[in-house]
Amino acid sequence: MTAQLIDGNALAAQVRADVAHRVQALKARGVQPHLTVILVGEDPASQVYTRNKVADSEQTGLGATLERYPTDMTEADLLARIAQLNADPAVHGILVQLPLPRHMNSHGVIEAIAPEKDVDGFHVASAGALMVGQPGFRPCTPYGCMKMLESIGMTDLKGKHAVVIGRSNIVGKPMALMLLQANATVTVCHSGTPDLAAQTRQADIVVAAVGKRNVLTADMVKPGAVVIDVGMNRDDAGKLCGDVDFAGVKDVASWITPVPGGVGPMTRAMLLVNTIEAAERASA
Ligand SMILES: Nc1nc(=O)c2c([nH]1)NC[C@@H]1CN(c3ccc(C(=O)N[C@@H](CCC(=O)O)C(=O)O)cc3)C=[N+]21
Repeated sequence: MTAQLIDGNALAAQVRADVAHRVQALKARGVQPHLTVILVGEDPASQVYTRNKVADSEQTGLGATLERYPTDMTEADLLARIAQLNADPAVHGILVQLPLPRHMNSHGVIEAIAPEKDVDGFHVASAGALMVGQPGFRPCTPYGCMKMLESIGMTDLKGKHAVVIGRSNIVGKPMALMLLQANATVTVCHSGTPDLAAQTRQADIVVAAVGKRNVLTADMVKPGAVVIDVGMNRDDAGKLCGDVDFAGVKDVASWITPVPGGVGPMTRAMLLVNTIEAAERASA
């Protein structure tokens, strides 16, 4: 069997087109939706990512500002800037790019963002809202993964067993909650799981979110399973690759997401969805 690709670039383009419509509708009511992205420090990857986020936003008609600050910015200054943005009615979404410099407490900085502007979905209030099924902002990566499942007709996951590999606060844990909300039976595996393959072989859906190459190989996948690869790694040749042994798993799975061109573009697209959503809620 050869799996079909879930094309993250194509799906992200559809999502952006939908966001662009919503932007136009808000603008017609005199509201310019706006995202502010904060980058502290000089990390080259973060510079690329944040520039992409601003470019994506502008492409859909969303206003976006990238604010860059030096590595030695004090945490107090960053918190003060966040407080200003919280109070600014022209700003609907605030994203603080991670990782922050080591002298800052990322947790405290994220909690300083007003929950109604937390378009990353990283605030404890957003996590709590997801946990209890209240409206809030969902973290962009797992939200994008759910959209990818929907795109292949997997909306209600009743009767499906989903296995999530990884338990991070930004992917694994919220992913498990979203799958659960869609009625899947969910198993969360992690570094302390004794026999990972025994778990993944039971899965109709596997989400790999570890950050390590070849975490999921063909022998670990039930024939016909759907495989979502959240990983972002480099192979020995320096090429971008995911957590899944794509070459092997594609012959076993029914659907698989590529890296690049899979979850990454969807993560970026869902940030735009959260931002237009924030602006709509603020002006409702
Ligand atoms: N506050 C915060 N929010 C984030 O969402 C956040 C963050 N900090 N810090 C860093 C990570 C990383 N991240 C990516 C999203 C999309 C791609 C992406 O679009 N990747 C392309 C390839 C990019 C390439 O070629 O390098 C793809 O998979 O096709 C990559 C990385 C968001 N992050």
